[in-house]
Amino acid sequence: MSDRSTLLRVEHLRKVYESTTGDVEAIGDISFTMDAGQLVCIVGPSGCGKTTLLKCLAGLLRPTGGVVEMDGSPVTGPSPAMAVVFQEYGRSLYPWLTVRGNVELPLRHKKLSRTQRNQLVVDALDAVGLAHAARSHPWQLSGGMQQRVAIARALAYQPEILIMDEPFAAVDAQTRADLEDLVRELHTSREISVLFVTHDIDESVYLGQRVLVLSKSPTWIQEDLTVDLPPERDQITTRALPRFTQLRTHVYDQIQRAKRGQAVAPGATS
Ligand SMILES: Nc1ncnc2c1ncn2[C@@H]1O[C@H](COP(=O)(O)OP(=O)(O)OP(=O)(O)O)[C@@H](O)[C@H]1O
Repeated sequence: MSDRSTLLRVEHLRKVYESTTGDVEAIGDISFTMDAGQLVCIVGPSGCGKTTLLKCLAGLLRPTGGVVEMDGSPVTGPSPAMAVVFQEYGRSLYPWLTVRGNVELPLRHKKLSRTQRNQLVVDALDAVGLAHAARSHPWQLSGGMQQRVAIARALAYQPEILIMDEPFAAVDAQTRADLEDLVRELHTSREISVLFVTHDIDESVYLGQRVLVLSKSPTWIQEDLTVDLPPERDQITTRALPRFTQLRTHVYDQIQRAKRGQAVAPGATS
């Protein structure tokens, strides 16, 4: 049973891809819960099953076994309670629509008045610092700005959870730092729940309240680490803290163990 603050509950999730060339067991056995208002990062070795996990959580892929629940109800398909931001912002935005049009498009599926829709779009563009670019087209914007549009579109939809799959992997380092701070800001000022997948260890520690470290495929949760850094974070002082260094070194070690397959799954017999 979920308690009242539990937003997401995952129990014994398993995913096997079946194909004519043989089955691939991507997710072995994953269980965790996430409370409303949390920012949880997921890291793991390359190819361990991060994207598969997110797709199962977002109802975009049917798990082979186990349960995913949002607010106590099973997730069986894409849900209005969840919005997903992917890495490939270039492919997720419609080039023939303006920035405003891109943010507004999913809202057309909701029963909202024109005024309500307009207010949500204005508010979301404002939140990501793009109010001035509403009439531009995506191809007129930098990569970082395009990813802000994708985030605004997700925000305008008013999901209960924002799910992000390596969203900043394709932008330069400075833009990435700005976007990380945007996510922190949205999380702290708007109390948005965020599940953030990244392959970047430092990013996971900088952003997260928790970091879930995945084992190699077929994946399970090797560690559920609490990030005990102060909630007020900034790129210079937070990353210079000795505790930041300890935590990122710890996660790095865990991932090396994961890659070597050295960690032992709970309940496994040797
Ligand atoms: N559609 C598919 N059919 C068969 N196998 C798949 C499919 N999608 C993923 N896989 C396999 O499942 C495993 C996990 O893949 P997934 O893309 O989820 O990992 P990832 O951690 O997101 O990878 P990366 O680090 O490259 O982003 C891999 O072995 C991959 O080859």
